[in-house]
Amino acid sequence: MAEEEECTHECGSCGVAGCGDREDAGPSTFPTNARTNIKHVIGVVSGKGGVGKSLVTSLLASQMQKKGFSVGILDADVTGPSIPKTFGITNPLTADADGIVPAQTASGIKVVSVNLMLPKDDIPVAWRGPVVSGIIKQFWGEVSWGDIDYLFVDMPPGTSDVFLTVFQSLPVDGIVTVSAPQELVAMIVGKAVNLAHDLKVPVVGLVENMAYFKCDECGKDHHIFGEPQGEAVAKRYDIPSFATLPIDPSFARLVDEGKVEEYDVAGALDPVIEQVEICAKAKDAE
Ligand SMILES: Nc1ncnc2c1ncn2[C@@H]1O[C@H](COP(=O)(O)OP(=O)(O)OP(=O)(O)O)[C@@H](O)[C@H]1O
Repeated sequence: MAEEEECTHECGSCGVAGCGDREDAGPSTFPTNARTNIKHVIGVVSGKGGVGKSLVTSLLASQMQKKGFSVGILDADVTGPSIPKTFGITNPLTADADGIVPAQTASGIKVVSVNLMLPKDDIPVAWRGPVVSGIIKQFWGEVSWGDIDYLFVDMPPGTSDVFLTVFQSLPVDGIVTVSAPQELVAMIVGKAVNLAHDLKVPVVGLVENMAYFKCDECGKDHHIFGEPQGEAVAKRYDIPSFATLPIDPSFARLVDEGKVEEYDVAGALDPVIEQVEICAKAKDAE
């Protein structure tokens, strides 16, 4: 806690990193709906926008669903939601006597997003932090999620209010962080990782997206955004798993068509998925 700031003990809305008085993340302080049984919560974060965090959230969720788990995505990127588009979901959310009913993707992943509550998906959402935090609370507590093995939370970029709300009010088991190869991005990843450490939430994996482009003609890998540095960043911050994804025009096409589930990641995310499962088992054993 910085000396000049008077502590309000409202850790969920305080941005002071490194505070020794900050309370641990779990257990959840937001109640859940009676028809909700969420076993594990994994946050997907990035220090900076546009590095492919929503794409990685969608791919991780799809892979887990293919492995036979029941999976949900809570789109906490309230002011820039892109999960529904990625999966081609256009029907608005509905509600019954028990609460809000999540939308479902083609393979059955349950999704809740602000974009599914707006009359048109291009209506801007310009809400202040407390309102956004209220939406996260509603998505957690008023949605009938049913049985979920893994709920992935697609976080807004950076370390804003929402970051603190989610990590201090939901029982987050672990974090997957997403970066792109630029030095600046790696430095910004460090901020998110350090804040996660402050909040005592383990960072289980780093995905370096857009790490290279494989040329169809010469067959070589080209490092369009500079030399990949994810592995070094993962080591520097003690992150136990690391994966890379290429720049692949078919991502952009499948996302535009709402068919991200059809992408075959060919095992590229396996190290991170394995670590997510290890983290979940460790929580189960506690
Ligand atoms: N590896 C990739 N190859 C090609 N296109 C990609 C790749 N990763 C992401 N994209 C495209 O880049 C755009 C941004 O990706 P995405 O929305 O996942 O980023 P983000 O980090 O979630 O952004 P923000 O946090 O600002 O919402 C999307 O159009 C997506 O299809």
